[in-house]
Amino acid sequence: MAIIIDGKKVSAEVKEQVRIETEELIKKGIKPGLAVIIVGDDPASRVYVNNKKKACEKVGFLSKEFALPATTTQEELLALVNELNEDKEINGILCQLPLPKGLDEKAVIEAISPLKDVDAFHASNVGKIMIGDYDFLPCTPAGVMEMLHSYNIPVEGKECVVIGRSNIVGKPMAMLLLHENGTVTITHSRTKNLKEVTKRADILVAAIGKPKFVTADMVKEGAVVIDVGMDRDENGKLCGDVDFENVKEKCSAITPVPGGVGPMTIAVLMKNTLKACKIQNNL
Ligand SMILES: Nc1nc(=O)c2c([nH]1)NC[C@@H]1CN(c3ccc(C(=O)N[C@@H](CCC(=O)O)C(=O)O)cc3)C=[N+]21
Repeated sequence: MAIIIDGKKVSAEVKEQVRIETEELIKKGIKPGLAVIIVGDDPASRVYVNNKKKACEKVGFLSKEFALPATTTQEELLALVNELNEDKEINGILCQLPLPKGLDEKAVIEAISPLKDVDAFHASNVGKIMIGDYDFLPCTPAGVMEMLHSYNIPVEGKECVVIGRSNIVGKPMAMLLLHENGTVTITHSRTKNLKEVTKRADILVAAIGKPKFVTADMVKEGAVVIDVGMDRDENGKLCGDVDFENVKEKCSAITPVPGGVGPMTIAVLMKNTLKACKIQNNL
């Protein structure tokens, strides 16, 4: 039986650190502020945005939510981003993805000031990550690294396999594992003999977006399995990209869904917003 990595617990610890630092800033008259933009009414996005709002309250940030209708035009959305770029109360801007059809995600990401880009999606922040000289790390991959650190799981010299190559998770995840001296392989939909590759992994990160895609036969005995998925199973119940019940019998440690990577994502968002606030106040 594997160790079940408790993302809720690690997330609470990270948020507590942020809360303590925020308290000190507030004494100096500085309050970190996060703006969250949500366009349309995707129910999953709603849950995530509510969790972000709750986290802001918990750590003592100002949070402003901008819920726009699905009919919002590109011009209206960019006008809001520009307004928030100038807003002195706001240190971090997050536009919840995916956007409804017809809106240009890339243009919105590039319109957010890199100094307020707490998702680290802007090309200039992505480039900085690749060089290894960055202010912000992307929330989901950085959340995974924080979990590994918290459970003293070393990466150096380990065979790390990432399934999925999205700009938001797979690619930056591979880069962060590389920074910690893992031997990293990225696999994707065109990978041949996927199972042979995943079976080599000491650390396996699943970021595919398909419910229970990773089955026990794809996992090496004793591996660490990180599940980035937020999927729905055949009964509409929240599940991950990993067949948790079967895989947990074979691996040494595993993250559950819910209660794994998701809460960590939010904790890193809080860290990034605090950092953005400090940078913008020359602290
Ligand atoms: N610009 C942008 N930045 C993001 O960081 C971003 C995004 N867009 N779009 C969607 C994904 C997804 N995401 C999650 C956040 C919290 C949970 C979370 O709190 N999950 C809980 C509960 C989930 C539930 O109950 O449905 C858990 O896993 O335990 C999950 C997923 C952030 N994302």
